[in-house]
Amino acid sequence: TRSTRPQRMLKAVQKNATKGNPESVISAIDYFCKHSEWAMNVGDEKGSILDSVVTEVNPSTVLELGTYCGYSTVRIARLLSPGTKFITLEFNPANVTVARQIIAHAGIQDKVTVVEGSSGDLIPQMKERFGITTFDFIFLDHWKDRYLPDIKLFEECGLLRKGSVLLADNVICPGAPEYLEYVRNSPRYESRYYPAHLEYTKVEDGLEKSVFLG
Ligand SMILES: O=C(NCCCCCn1ccc2cnccc21)c1cc(-c2ccc(F)cc2)cc(O)c1O
Ligand SMILES: [Mg+2]
Repeated sequence: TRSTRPQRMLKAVQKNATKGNPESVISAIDYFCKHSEWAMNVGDEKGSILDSVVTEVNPSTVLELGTYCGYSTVRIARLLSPGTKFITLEFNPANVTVARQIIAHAGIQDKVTVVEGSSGDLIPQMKERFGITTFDFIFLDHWKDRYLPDIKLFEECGLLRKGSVLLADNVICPGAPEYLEYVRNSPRYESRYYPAHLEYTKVEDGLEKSVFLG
């Protein structure tokens, strides 16, 4: 039967990227998406903004919602200090399988735990299952209509501390209007928009960075 796009992306990484070299994995995926098939990785333009925020925060605990094929997972993991606790959550088991192989090709498999499940189920389990008290950095890149319920879940579960940084992809395209309205109007967050474009296109998109004020 016909392969899937994530499987074709994995083949391109295995063929074109150097094992153990995260930068070459990132480049191989960007090349695949620009020249072969578009895919919903955060991409190089928004990825550079992601890099700068991760570097600035220098987090000890990280959560990514929406692993997909592991592109942003590799981008984040390559910047983390040794001993950082990094969890990435993916709903689709076929994507988990591809992501684990792309992460292994990059050589950063020891820096991240890939968990299969949905945010609504897993967020309340973070403390008991992974020994997390609070997250320093959260990257939201999953179902756009889950951004708002999940940020409220983080608050309810006591997973944010003064200074926790949330970075949300796709706040313009596909869009997360209710989430934007919440973080931009809540006195508990300091929010800033980083304009960019939808990955590998000229369509307007951007990232919203929100700092929890406690
Ligand atoms: O839909 C997007 N991502 C989410 C994919 C599904 C996530 C499922 N999932 C993973 C973890 C998890 C945990 N809990 C619940 C569910 C969970 C997305 C879409 C576009 C896009 C597509 C077409 C178009 F024409 C324009 C833009 C661009 C992006 O950058 C995106 O990120
Ligand atoms: Mg995205």
